[in-house]
Amino acid sequence: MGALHDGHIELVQRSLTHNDITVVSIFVNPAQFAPHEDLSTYPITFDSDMAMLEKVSVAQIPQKSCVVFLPSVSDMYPSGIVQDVEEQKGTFIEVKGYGHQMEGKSRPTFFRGVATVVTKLFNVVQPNRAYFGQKDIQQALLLRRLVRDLLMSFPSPENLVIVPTLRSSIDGLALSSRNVYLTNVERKFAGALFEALEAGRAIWNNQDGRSRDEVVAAATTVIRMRAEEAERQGIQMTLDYIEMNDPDSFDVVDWLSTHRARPVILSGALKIGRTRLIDNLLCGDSGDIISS
Ligand SMILES: Nc1ncnc2c1ncn2[C@@H]1O[C@H](COP(=O)(O)OP(=O)(O)OP(=O)(O)O)[C@@H](O)[C@H]1O
Ligand SMILES: CC(C)(CO)[C@@H](O)C(=O)[O-]
Ligand code: BAL
Repeated sequence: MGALHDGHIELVQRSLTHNDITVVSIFVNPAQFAPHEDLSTYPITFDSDMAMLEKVSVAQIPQKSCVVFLPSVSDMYPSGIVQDVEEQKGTFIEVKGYGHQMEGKSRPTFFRGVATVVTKLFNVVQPNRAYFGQKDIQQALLLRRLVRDLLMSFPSPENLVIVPTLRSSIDGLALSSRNVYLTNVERKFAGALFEALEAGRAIWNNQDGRSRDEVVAAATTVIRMRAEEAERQGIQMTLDYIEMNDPDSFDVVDWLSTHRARPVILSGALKIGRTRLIDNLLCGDSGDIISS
């Protein structure tokens, strides 16, 4: 969606390394924003986006081609688009049963908008491979399911690559275009989500075997402590959710961690002031989920 940062550039770099031609789509997709969300203020930084792409593609990997695809809203939605789902007309894609957990609980129409626009992008570009970030893990796994369910070949499910989240080296905050919304004081507390997820994962890793409730409680405690500190500086910090989910079914995982044959997604969303941050860690072996 543009407003590029080094996390996006990581995806581009991966693609440039493994493919002859890389297409970077920049499109702020109205269909994935609910009417009350931040479509109208979403950052648009076209000049610096182009400069970043030139730096990585022309300067670092000159023998490979990088194309920027910048469609208009009417290119992508020839039947038109309004944000209110009830009012929409035309063709939309829904991955049933996988869009209501985690992010989908707070953003019930988000994945319908994402699945629709990404299907269109895949139809236009027909990529051999597609690159998505782990930061939006539910999105990436849902899209892998979409290409499998729709029998797509471009890309095939195994060629939908999930790239690990790039973070601030100082406090682990996941890079995100929305981080520019944070004020300087809010930014000081934004590492709390990563800190909380790490605290949760430490409990999960405990060989004595701990339950999902203990993991979530450990993470939530960190958020509560940081929220109290933030409040003393006039900053409102509200936890949306911390949850543990199965990466295949997206069901909440409620077994004890001694039964840890499979990896688990530990994810969360935190509001700081008006900025909503998301993040996740995988507990256990993430081998066939993430391409390291
Ligand atoms: N820190 C990151 N590390 C790796 N990939 C990332 C990171 N941030 C975003 N991406 C990936 O880049 C792609 C484009 O994401 P998008 O344009 O929505 O940017 P974003 O920074 O996630 O923005 P937003 O703040 O709206 O979530 C997605 O596949 C997303 O997962
Ligand atoms: C997948 C995506 C490009 C669809 O607009 C967006 O949700 C994103 O960038 O994460
Ligand atoms: N990276 C997720 C895009 C969104 O929140 O709309």
